[in-house]
Amino acid sequence: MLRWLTAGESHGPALVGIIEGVPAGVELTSALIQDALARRRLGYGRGARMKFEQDIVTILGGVRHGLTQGGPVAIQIANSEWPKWEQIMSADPVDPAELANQARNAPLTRPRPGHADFTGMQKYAFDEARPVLERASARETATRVALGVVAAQILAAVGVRLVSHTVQIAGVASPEGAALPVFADVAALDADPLRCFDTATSAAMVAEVDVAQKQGETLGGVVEVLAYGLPPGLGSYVHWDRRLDSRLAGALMGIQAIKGVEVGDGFATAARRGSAAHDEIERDGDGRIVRTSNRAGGIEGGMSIGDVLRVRAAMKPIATVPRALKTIDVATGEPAKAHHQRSDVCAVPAAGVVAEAMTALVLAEALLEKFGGDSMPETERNMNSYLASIPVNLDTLGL
Ligand SMILES: Cc1cc2nc3c(=O)[nH]c(=O)nc-3n(C[C@H](O)[C@H](O)[C@H](O)COP(=O)(O)O)c2cc1C
Ligand SMILES: C=C(O[C@@H]1CC(C(=O)O)=C[C@@H](OP(=O)(O)O)[C@H]1O)C(=O)O
Repeated sequence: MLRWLTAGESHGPALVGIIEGVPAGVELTSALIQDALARRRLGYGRGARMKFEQDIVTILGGVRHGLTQGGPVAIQIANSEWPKWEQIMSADPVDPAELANQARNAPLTRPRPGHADFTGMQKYAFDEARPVLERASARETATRVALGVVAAQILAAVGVRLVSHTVQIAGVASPEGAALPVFADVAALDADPLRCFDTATSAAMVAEVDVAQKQGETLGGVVEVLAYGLPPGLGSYVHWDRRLDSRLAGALMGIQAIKGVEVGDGFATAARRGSAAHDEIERDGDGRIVRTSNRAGGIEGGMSIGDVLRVRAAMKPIATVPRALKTIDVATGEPAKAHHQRSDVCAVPAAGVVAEAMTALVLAEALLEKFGGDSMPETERNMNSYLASIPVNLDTLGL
């Protein structure tokens, strides 16, 4: 069983992630994690923090000489700004007089609509939003991306590769039916300002972000994650919480600011007739059993079908809107404008990298659930033996 947890605050000393149930023999280095975190910092429209954040990684346990050892893997990511926040975010009590001297510590009593501030104060009995936003912040997604590297390495060992890209920023979307990027396109996607595969659309997205920034606005969008090389049969139809689509939806919806998830053609399928909605099965010229399309996005009956997995996540506009929204100052009870220090104008490209990590975690969990294995070679042997046992008239892989 693969399980994982994250801890840490946005302006604390560091974030920590632990993942347990990782087979021995998975290739993992600090450099791999550092590279993934650099990808998450990318994207046109991100705020000041991403310009100086270094995301310094320390692997604290579970890995020796570049290979996992079978024990829990613990990863620490330092917050580069910690020296500035050392007193305000100190775990141990601090002299209140010292705190009162710092403007940064002024109580945040004007909760932002769309963020966790207001209800977080109600729920955890805080009189200001600082302790709420520290943990609600998507800074935490750095840890998910780090843990996602472990998952992606498990998947890569059995030939499964993930790709994420931006398909929409506000009202600007990639053309319908455009070619899907493959793993070899990842470097080009990371080099694009918005991680968009279509150059003309990307330029229009940049212009959209520029306009929003000038107007004191923020933007959302849609990201897509693709997984290539999945075997058929991950997840199951036998119970709702074993369905791969249900688990992916939960994982993607669990990312801060994600408000919609789609598997395959998703909502568009609802408008189609049955004969135009599904993926027919036939033999190709070489006699192999194939699908004529992939509208389902690689999942039927809650199981991977062995075709490309395709999921999308819709992100709402950033809640910290520079032309601040109406709120109530909870210190006075009077109408006010929501607090705004610094924030992203658009973080959709980063959300794509996070969605890729969450997808990798779900897929690696489902893979290990089906094939088990205390070492990666054992997992691989188990998977190959299952694939080889599929009868010829059910074999879509040509084995
Ligand atoms: C990568 C990423 C970066 C984000 N950056 C910001 C930000 O700078 N300012 C902000 O207000 N919200 C930001 N958010 C969104 C908030 O974290 C999120 O809206 C908040 O936690 C409330 O959760 P909810 O939107 O799911 O209701 C970001 C989200 C992601 C995924
Ligand atoms: C720090 C990250 O994103 C942060 C997510 C975030 C939020 O409210 O979600 C608010 C901002 O934090 P700050 O006020 O410290 O600049 C973003 O920068 C990150 O992605 O690493």
